[in-house]
Amino acid sequence: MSALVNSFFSLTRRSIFVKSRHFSVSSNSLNRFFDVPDNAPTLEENTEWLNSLQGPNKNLSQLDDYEYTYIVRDKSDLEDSEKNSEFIRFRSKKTKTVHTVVKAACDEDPYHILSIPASDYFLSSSPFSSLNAKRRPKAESVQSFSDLRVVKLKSGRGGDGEVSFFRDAGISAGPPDGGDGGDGGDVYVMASKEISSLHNIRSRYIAQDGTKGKKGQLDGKKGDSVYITVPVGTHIRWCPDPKEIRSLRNENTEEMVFHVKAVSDEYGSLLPKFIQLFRNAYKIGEGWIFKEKDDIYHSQKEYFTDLNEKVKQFDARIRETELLKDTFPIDGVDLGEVTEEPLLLLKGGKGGLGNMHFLTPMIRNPRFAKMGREGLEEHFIFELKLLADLGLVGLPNAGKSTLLRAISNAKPRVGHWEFTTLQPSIGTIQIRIDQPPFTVADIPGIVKGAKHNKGMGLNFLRHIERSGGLVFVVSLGSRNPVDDITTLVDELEEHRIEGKNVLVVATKADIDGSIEKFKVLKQFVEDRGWKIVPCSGLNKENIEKVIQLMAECSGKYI
Ligand SMILES: Nc1nc2c(ncn2[C@@H]2O[C@H](COP(=O)(O)OP(=O)(O)OP(=O)(O)O)[C@@H](O)[C@H]2O)c(=O)[nH]1
Ligand SMILES: [Mg+2]
Repeated sequence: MSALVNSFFSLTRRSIFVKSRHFSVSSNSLNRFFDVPDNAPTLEENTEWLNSLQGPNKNLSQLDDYEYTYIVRDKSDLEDSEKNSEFIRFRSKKTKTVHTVVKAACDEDPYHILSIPASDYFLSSSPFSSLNAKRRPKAESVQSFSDLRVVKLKSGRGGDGEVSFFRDAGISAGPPDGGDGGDGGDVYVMASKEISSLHNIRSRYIAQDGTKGKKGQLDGKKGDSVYITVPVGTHIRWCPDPKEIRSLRNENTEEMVFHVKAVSDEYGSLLPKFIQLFRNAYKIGEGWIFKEKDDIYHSQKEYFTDLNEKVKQFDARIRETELLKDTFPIDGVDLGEVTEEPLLLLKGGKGGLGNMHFLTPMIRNPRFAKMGREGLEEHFIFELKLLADLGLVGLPNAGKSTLLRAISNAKPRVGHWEFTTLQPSIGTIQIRIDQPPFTVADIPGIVKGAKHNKGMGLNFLRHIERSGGLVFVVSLGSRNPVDDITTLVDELEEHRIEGKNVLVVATKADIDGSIEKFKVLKQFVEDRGWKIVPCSGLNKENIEKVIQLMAECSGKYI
């Protein structure tokens, strides 16, 4: 059965309705050679189908807007009207990025234009590859952990429809019996607890193309889909071509923006929700495959141009469905839990119609069929964000890893050099047998200037982005603990702290002179309305109190 013709869509966003059609298909293909096949659509069925396609005259050219998903613009080149402050700006709750709509959708143009700063895509994986070589051997191996991958994904192209005619003893040219092409394979993603890093994710995945239709009304095979397994906690977002991002980065310009076509989830809404993706497939009314006589010959024939006018409506419906499905949330997709079903990222192209559908009273020998539709080819950023209830934030060497060892079963590496921790680790703390445990993430240290990419930068903060609470770890062995916490707060910036519970753990309390320093620090911290607790991670002193306050800070037991 031709899935293509049979498709039944009930779509709300642009309210398109395609009638379901049924062509009977015989499963008894062995007999085909001897009988005139009864599973091809009959002449009457074809006529009825083609007539049903004539709907209200749609603006077909609007559907043919293949120009681009995005373009790169220099802010200084923008029209004054585009710089106007009246544009809609909104901050995404999830990603905290500010989006600007520079042009809202209207009747003539169904797309919003969203302006995204190029710097939003200047990302790198946490492992600190630029660490100086002397230090690196001491540091943890960074080979086996990766929390960021840019991947290129491609869904399969649909197979072409077949042009063929039934042949048998005594029948040299029977009715058309070319089957439809198979659909291209899709690209799916699944989240699993079995893996904990993105380092095995390849840089490209390509789904298989659908195969061509065959004679005897046989449809082509659907291309194999690709299933990508990522760890739970992976966040996926669409991104422009990384080559373009890299070249902008080389120019070192912060002034560049991507203008991305986007759509809302309901008609008339001003807030875009999805990025519109485009497939580079044939335009409405094109995509014919001719056997023997060419397109010039056919375009002069009235029977063909009449047919094509009707088939254009069919193309338009496929196209509308593609546009509806070929979108991706602007904020990306969060795979925070094990996926029950694979999640579709890119849909494969539809297979083309075989010539059996074009038998009409006017056309007895349709020597043409339709091509398959192209797949989608897009880049995505896969970002692993570990899920912990609390994140430990502190300067290098503050004693974060020692603290995590003291409070939990986790065994992060401890060392007296800076940047011992190069990859995040998570400890689990069971406070009472009848309550769920809470988790704490130990991440690399933050230095002054981290927000400008000093030290290990701030990229690894992605791992504590979603935690309920922040724990600032400050060493009382430091010269001036108040300076240290001020640095941390400055580097994190208010928006990363706001809305979170904050606890300050003053560690290394066993060191001489720590009492005086603690008093000053306590005053500073309490003025901000935060709680503070002293301890020694090394000697495991006051650890019970630390655990109790951390449990509170996690917000999990209230
Ligand atoms: N005296 C004393 N030393 C400590 C204490 N906690 C940690 N240290 C020492 O401080 C040094 C750094 O400890 P780590 O736990 O590796 O510090 P970190 O904050 O994880 O450091 P990075 O991972 O490099 O950011 C080590 O030499 C520890 O032995 C403590 O409570 N008292
Ligand atoms: Mg550490």
